[in-house]
Amino acid sequence: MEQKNILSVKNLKKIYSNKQAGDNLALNDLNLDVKEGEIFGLLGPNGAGKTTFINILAGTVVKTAGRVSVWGFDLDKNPRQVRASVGIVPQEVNLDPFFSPRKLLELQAGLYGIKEKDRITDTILKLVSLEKQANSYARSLSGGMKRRLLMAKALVHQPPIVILDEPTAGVDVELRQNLWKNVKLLNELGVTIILTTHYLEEAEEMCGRIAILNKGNIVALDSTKNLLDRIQTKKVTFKTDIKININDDDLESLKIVSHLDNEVCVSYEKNKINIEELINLIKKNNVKIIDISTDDGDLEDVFLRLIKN
Ligand SMILES: Nc1ncnc2c1ncn2[C@@H]1O[C@H](COP(=O)(O)OP(=O)(O)OP(=O)(O)O)[C@@H](O)[C@H]1O
Repeated sequence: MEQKNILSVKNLKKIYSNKQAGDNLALNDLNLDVKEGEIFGLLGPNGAGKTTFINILAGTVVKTAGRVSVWGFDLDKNPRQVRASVGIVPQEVNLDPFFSPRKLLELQAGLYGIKEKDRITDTILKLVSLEKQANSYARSLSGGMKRRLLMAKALVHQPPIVILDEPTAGVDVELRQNLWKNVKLLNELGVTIILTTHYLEEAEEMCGRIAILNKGNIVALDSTKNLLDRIQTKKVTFKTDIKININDDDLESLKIVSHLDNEVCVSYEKNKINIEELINLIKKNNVKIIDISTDDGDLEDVFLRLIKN
């Protein structure tokens, strides 16, 4: 079944005008749709326009042109409903240290005008595993707990879309895994997730589809799998019983990456060489292969190639 679009962006443009510095085109005719229930990744180097895009949805930056619709609400006609449909988890930890998680969530609910009987503070605290710390000062929470509290704040008004802006920037590996688990759980509960990140590994692990933004333009928008399939170069390491004789020009596109004693690492283009040809080349003169390991490349390869182009 075709999924519905929960966010639709058409020809979105943002120019920051500055008399001294001149105009800065931050978003250039952006077009993208996010489908209900997906985890969508927005990737890009510094200055690509990710924050500008999020701030337009949050209502803190005014777009120059184009149309944005969120959950059926048009940003120009129903800005309040658009804001209410999105929960934003900011990059910076900006919590009042003297409020407890419960107090912070209650205050946030008040800001959104949610009546006491309609608040789901305890459910949210449980979801982000902060029920035990509900009444502790925010300043006494660990880094991971603070991040989870930021997520909790974004959920108070039960938005159908949650945007996480670089959720794991500067966060250690364990905490990162923990946050990923929380985001996946939220998604399983039906919340659509948009994730901006610098960490390609994070996008690869979490996102079904990815848009790569560079200097305000989308340079790729595809499923994570299709983006990974674009990688043409493969790397293989062979361990052999004796040191072999092999050169770059033995096969078209072959490159010797390293060659030490009985181990050689080569790279090649998948469409020019098939692995059997390569194995036959290595086994020439009765050389025995003891071990083979391959590296298919990752999203970083695709990203760097697109950004360079
Ligand atoms: N308030 C502003 N006034 C003028 N130019 C701005 C303003 N905010 C952002 N820009 C410019 O717009 C472009 C996009 O910036 P933006 O912060 O949206 O990128 P980003 O992808 O979020 O980068 P980062 O990952 O560094 O946060 C950059 O060239 C930036 O210098």
